[in-house]
Amino acid sequence: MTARLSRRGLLGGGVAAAGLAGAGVAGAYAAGGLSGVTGGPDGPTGSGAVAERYPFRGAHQSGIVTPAQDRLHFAAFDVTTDDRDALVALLTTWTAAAERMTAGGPAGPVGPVEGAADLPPDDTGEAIGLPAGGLTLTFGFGPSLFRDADGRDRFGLAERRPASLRDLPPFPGDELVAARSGGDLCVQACAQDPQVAVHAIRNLARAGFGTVAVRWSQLGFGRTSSTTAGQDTPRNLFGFKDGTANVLAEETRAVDDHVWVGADDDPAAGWLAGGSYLVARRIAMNIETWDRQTLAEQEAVVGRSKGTGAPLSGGDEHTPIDFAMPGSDDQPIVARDAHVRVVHPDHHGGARMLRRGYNFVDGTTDLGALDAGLFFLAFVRDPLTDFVPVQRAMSRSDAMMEYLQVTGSALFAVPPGVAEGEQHVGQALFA
Ligand SMILES: C=CC1=C(C)c2cc3[nH]c(cc4nc(cc5[nH]c(cc1n2)c(C)c5CCC(=O)O)C(CCC(=O)O)=C4C)c(C)c3C=C
Ligand SMILES: [Fe+2]
Repeated sequence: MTARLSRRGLLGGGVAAAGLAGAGVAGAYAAGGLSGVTGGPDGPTGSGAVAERYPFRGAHQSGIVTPAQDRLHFAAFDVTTDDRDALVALLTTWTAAAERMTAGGPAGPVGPVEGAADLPPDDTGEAIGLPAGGLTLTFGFGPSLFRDADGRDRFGLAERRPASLRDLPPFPGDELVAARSGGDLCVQACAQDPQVAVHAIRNLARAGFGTVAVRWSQLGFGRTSSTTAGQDTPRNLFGFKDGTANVLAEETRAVDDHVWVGADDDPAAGWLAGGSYLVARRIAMNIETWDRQTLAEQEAVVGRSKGTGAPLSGGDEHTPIDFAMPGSDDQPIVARDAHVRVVHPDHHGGARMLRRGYNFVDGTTDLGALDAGLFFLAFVRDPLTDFVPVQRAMSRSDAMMEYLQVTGSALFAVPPGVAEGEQHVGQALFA
């Protein structure tokens, strides 16, 4: 059984005693460096939470081990120029804009209504009067930034591509749509207020006009994971608690082992040390089919109780799962194809990931079904060890797959945080 911290234990000892990960954003959070918090780390969408602010600069980018907010706007971009200087200029503009917006300010240095009347404003204005809303902006670089589909090294970066930054392999059951997959760059905007997250992506896209174009984007609501011990476990659109066994910020050893890229992980990619990899998968859920299954069938598919989130082998939500416990007919009580068995770290050499996904509903399909699902986001130290084997097992033998279609997929390298004095995110890559 993989050793993990009990949330009760952490809470009993207090968040500070639990020792949030090292320096940078998480450290600032633990040390009370999180300015303007009025709602507490579990701040829901209620009005008390929206003054949360997370510092943009630090050892790691925020939006990874910082507490998962309730709203998401995620965008993947294609770079539309071959000019390396233009790309660096955009990253510099984005960094300044991100620093301003995460502090509750406008995207540009002037502001939405403060500039000349005969010029377009440098901020679009829909966030006027709104506080920071816990906004985090997390930037990533896709494999195609290093070498495009034709094999061209557009920006002189090919030699610095991390070995693990490749398109994810095809998995059984994938029904990928190219227009929802890949991307040269990505920005994950998370906030407690959807208008704040959308404003951030809109203004970054606008600042990138002529250098980047949005390839695809995804809105999300209702986080499907907890990332810190103080948060309640939320529910996904199948109605189950999701995120119970997630890697938490307070598990500093697990975060170092499974989330942050180490300095010696890849000789070609020292620039990524202190960063991570972000896996994005748009997973459509057959809600109507699921809703016709019995409660017992739904619980058998997941391997946990729908009400409490406890494993079917007993205990409470955070009780370790007993995979050997017999059920009826000489079968284990947690079925061999139950989701929590198939993806469990014990069955993948201890592989773990920090899940940070969101529910989505993108209207209805042509057939009148909800176009709904889970926008799966996970941060891992190495996708080849912490994600691919788990996804492969899930695609091959997980009972939940009957209710899922993966329609989008992307992988990004997420550089470390922007240090004081640095001009832009990912600066070490371009040095
Ligand atoms: C490849 C990784 C995973 C994908 C893709 C995935 C999709 C997915 N999961 C749920 C619902 C639940 N997942 C739960 C646990 C869980 N899921 C993964 C991995 C993937 N899930 C892991 C590693 C774990 C933790 C396993 C463990 O250590 O015990 C749970 C149980 C509660 C929890 O621990 O979070 C649920 C419920 C859906 C609906 C979904 C795709 C739509
Ligand atoms: Fe899962």
